[in-house]
Amino acid sequence: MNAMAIDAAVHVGLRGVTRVFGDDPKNQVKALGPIDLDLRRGEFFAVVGPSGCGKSTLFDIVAGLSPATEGAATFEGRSLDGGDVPEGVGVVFQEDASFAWLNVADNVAFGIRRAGLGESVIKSRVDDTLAFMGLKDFAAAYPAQLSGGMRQRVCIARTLVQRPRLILLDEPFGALDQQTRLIMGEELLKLWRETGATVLLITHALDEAAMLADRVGVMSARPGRIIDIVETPWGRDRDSRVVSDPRFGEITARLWTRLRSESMSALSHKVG
Ligand SMILES: Nc1ncnc2c1ncn2[C@@H]1O[C@H](COP(=O)(O)OP(=O)(O)OP(=O)(O)O)[C@@H](O)[C@H]1O
Repeated sequence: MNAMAIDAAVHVGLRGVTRVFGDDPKNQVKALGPIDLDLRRGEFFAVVGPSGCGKSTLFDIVAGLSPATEGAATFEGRSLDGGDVPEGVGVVFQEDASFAWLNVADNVAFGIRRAGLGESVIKSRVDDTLAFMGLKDFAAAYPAQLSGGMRQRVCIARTLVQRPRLILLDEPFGALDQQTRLIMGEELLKLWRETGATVLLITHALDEAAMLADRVGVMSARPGRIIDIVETPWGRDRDSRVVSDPRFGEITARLWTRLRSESMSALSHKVG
């Protein structure tokens, strides 16, 4: 079999993926890789790594928003070439990306309206999604009237309404306080369980990764490679109470041990 071939059961496959920015050889930035990684269908995978190691670059390649410079990246066996987000992939970005001028229902409907679905299908999908995300009573509210946590819930609802088979989240809770992050994490776990989607979460927060993911990939300093993959023992029905399990401390300690020298190296590159 071709060494680059990817098993059809693998949801996302990355083989020897690198990303270099810049055409001028003297001013190129090698941002990523090489990365070899398989995301299994239905798993929750988190990626942690030092600042600037290429996490968002990796995210953009898996989202189909940016091409790999070398190697092969596939979603459901089809090549991710950086042209656009493929059908079946839903993306939740770092920043609060709700539209201030649309109410919650119209924010959630936005993506599927553009896809040209009929109004009755749109309405029923939006209603289901609002109910699922606990936003039913806020359908007519505008983002400025909502808390940060509620606004991020709207952003997740906008992705979920598209019924993605792969959900990608880049630091989705970064701007929220700790308690809200824990609650949003539980909601994300519920969403993952009930939709059966594969989830890829990029996060700075080791505790968030350890609580939410089935497996946590640790990246090296730039150019980011996967230097460790840590499996968590929680099972599908986990929630934020895993933080008080003694194994939780062991997992976050292992993640930090792997990350510590990489983070220092990333920092010394910044100041040096
Ligand atoms: N379009 C671009 N052109 C040139 N360099 C880029 C571009 N995008 C990213 N980079 C560089 O690639 C490297 C990786 O960036 P990336 O944003 O992927 O890292 P990150 O791990 O997501 O960072 P952070 O932890 O700060 O969010 C950085 O050095 C960044 O400056």
